[in-house]
Amino acid sequence: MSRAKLDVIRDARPSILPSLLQCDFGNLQGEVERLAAAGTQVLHLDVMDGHFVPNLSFGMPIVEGLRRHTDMPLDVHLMISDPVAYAKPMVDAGADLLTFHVEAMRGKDAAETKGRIENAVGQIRDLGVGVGLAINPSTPMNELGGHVALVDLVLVMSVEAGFGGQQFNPVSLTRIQEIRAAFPNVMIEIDGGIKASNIGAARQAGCDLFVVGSAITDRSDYGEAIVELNEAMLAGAQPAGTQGTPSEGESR
Ligand SMILES: O=C(CO)[C@H](O)[C@H](O)COP(=O)(O)O
Ligand SMILES: [Fe+2]
Repeated sequence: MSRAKLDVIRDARPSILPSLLQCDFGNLQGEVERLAAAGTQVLHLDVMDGHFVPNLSFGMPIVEGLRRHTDMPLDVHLMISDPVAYAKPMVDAGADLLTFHVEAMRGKDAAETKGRIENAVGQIRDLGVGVGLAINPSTPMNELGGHVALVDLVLVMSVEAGFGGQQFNPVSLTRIQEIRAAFPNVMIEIDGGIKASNIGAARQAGCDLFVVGSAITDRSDYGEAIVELNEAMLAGAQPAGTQGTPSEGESR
């Protein structure tokens, strides 16, 4: 665990982050090796608790097992009701960036919600890893509130969290534009239904990290899938004056 791995994620932008959600769980080591050979720099891990979302995926033992097979940064998407309770176990297992959902933090009023989010951000930061905040397409943007300035990354969901293979919701593009205009330096990640046909628009909107599950793992040749996605992503022009070029390598 380390913030140094967070810098690896920053420097990799713009970058495609394969999600392992629909890969062959009977051969995780082989899947990671295939993705690494295809040029993957960061892995996206979807943790679901069957409570916050109606699906179960995996927890710390899988994160820990993956950590033993790769040095790549592990970007862990927590779709769980109590991210604070699992933050330290996840970091001990090898997570480098923990992203939790604003929807998991709702309190009885705005003040309680704000307190919960600030507490979660603080606790994760104290563990020495990156912090991300995620929002579902059905959640009003005001629930992100003033919290973007506190985090390293905003995860704009382009499907309702819970399952791979869903259809892309274009409301995510407008949201990315809004966040990028207000926060030129925050990392913006998009997740859900990303394919070669929509990844360029996400880039153009100002996104810099692109989670892709089924459009990679449904393909027999991961390398070919990632090359196609990269080309389509880079073909999406960046919004003028808001982002550096990949070659600048600047810290944003
Ligand atoms: O967070 C997720 C689901 O909640 C996954 O990261 C996402 O669905 C990736 O899969 P796909 O690209 O097939 O949509
Ligand atoms: Fe995800």
